[in-house]
Amino acid sequence: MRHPIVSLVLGSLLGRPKALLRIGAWSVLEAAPAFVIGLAIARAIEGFGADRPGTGLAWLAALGAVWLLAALGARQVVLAVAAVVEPFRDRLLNGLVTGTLRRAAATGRPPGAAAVARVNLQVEVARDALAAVVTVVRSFAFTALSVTLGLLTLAPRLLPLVLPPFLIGLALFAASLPALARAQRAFLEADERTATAAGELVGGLRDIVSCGAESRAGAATLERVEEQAAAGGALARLTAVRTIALAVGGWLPVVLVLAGTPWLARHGVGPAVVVGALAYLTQSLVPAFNGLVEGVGVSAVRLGAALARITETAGWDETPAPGPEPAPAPERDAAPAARRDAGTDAAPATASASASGRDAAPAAASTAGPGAAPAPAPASGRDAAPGAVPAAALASGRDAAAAFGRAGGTGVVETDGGPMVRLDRVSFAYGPYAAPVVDELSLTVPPGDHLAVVGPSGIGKSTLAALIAGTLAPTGGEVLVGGVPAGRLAPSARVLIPQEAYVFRGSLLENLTYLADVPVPAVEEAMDAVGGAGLARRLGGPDADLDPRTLSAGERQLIALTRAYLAPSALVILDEATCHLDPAAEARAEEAFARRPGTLIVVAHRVSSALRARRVLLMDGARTHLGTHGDLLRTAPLYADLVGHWNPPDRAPERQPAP
Ligand SMILES: Nc1ncnc2c1ncn2[C@@H]1O[C@H](COP(=O)(O)OP(=O)(O)OP(=O)(O)O)[C@@H](O)[C@H]1O
Repeated sequence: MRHPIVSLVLGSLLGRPKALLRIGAWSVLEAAPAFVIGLAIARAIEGFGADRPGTGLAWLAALGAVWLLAALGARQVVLAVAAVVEPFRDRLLNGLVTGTLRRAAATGRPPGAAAVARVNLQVEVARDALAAVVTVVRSFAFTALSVTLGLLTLAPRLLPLVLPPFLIGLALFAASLPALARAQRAFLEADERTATAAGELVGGLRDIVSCGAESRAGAATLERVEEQAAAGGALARLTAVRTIALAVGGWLPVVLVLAGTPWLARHGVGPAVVVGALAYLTQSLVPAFNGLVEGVGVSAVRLGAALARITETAGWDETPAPGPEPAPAPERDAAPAARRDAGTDAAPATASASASGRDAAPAAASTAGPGAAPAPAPASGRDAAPGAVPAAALASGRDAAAAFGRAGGTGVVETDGGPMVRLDRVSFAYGPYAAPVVDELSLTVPPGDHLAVVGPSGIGKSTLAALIAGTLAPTGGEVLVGGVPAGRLAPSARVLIPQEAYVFRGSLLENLTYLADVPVPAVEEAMDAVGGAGLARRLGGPDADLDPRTLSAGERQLIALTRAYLAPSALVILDEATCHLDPAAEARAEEAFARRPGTLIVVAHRVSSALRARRVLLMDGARTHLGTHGDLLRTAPLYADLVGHWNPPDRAPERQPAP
């Protein structure tokens, strides 16, 4: 049973006999110089030697005319090859598009544009490679035939010197082809594996270092590199076989003809004929052989690799179907993000334009107990601009404004107490077809403000937090933090703490100073301020080794909160970062952040968070409301509702983190 791709290639070539005939006919014209060159040179030399310059010149003129005709033939060959190759390309593309649409219909997901673009690229590669293979093989065959006929016409005695080595070289090359294709593919795969391993290594560097797994990770990557080196060595050895084939098939005949001159002379083959034979060999046969070795060696392997990829992507299996009728198959290439989009488009939450900082009435921040939470990716104090000031120093009250001024290396225009956050008609949707989660929201958070964001579940609070942190880019409008677009903020300019706390294997100190290099006393001070001093003692102090699996969610939050507290960031965004803490612990942590110089935005998990904030932003889908807790209680029924839910009379106390 023939592989569908083989059927497709053969079908495209043999299914158009007229085009093949045209290719053949024009190829005869294109190869005419290969037949005439030796003959014309030999006869011209004989003419000049016999004092008949007219004859010599006539042969040279004939050779020139044949070259001109050959140029016309070459042009027509290109068109004839295109007539075969373009339908091949169309059939490939048709099959792929059909397959992609079928999968989309079967899975209900829109086709991944990136995957389709990649496949299209592979189709172009396959088309070009097939054209190159057809051109090169055809040119070699017609040239070899023309040279053989030319030698036969010139002097049949030449053939025993030329044909045997030529055929041996050709056989050697043909025999090396399958191994060459395998070696080339093995090398490409090894190359991809090395790139993947290196990419994963770089992506996980922090975890690797924190787990002390440098040598193990290094050894694993080195293994991939060594595999690739071995594959490269095997490929180089096979490439050497190619060179030997060319030497035997192309150049050995030249040596044999030269060495056989006395023998040829004894059989009446004069020097002019020998020169003509050498012209055949060096001007026609060797270049054609070289073209075959290079062209097929490279293009056929490219063709094979591209077709293999296309087969995979299209889901064409090994079974019959000698055409591009792909069977539905899971889309391998679809970007994970696209899947996520498709899977979670559901909730049409909206926040509209009403909120604005203009009407803000800053009120005093209130207080309460401790808390704990996650510190995710965006901020990295290790990358912090030199001169960035640890928050412990800021929070301990030492010239906060000056300190933020020094932290200005982050690219944020600092003002006393933190950057201003400005949203100007900001919209965001998770996919091109999804309803916007944030819709034309305008909002101003003054420098040093403490804002609580509240709203029903799924309304877009986390999305808003991510937009302000710059980890999501708005689909409309602009988010400015201290005058800088949020997406261009330096990593240390802000810290966003989500619900899920990130704690890695390593010491407590390493976990806490991950975003800022600060001395142990400042770390202890911060741990105490945030409410984690008891936890630090219980764990065994700053040098204690942490196993994240043995920590409760609240303990992990406390560690992440302290880490963020120590970060040199003038803007802190807590996205339900205290949700696993009991109310007292949450209050203590939030109070610490409220005292810390800078702008603070808290996605509230409890009403107490809103009570502590100077202002509250209520997201309710159709509109947003901004004001103090009291304002909103009076003006927004939804807010009153939420407050009612937050404070049910019989609410059970939540689990306390370790003191
Ligand atoms: N990566 C995503 N892809 C697609 N949709 C998403 C994605 N993240 C969130 N959503 C959707 O966007 C909407 C807003 O989500 P978001 O997490 O911002 O709401 P929230 O108010 O923070 O919710 P909660 O209070 O439950 O955490 C939801 O409908 C959610 O399903």
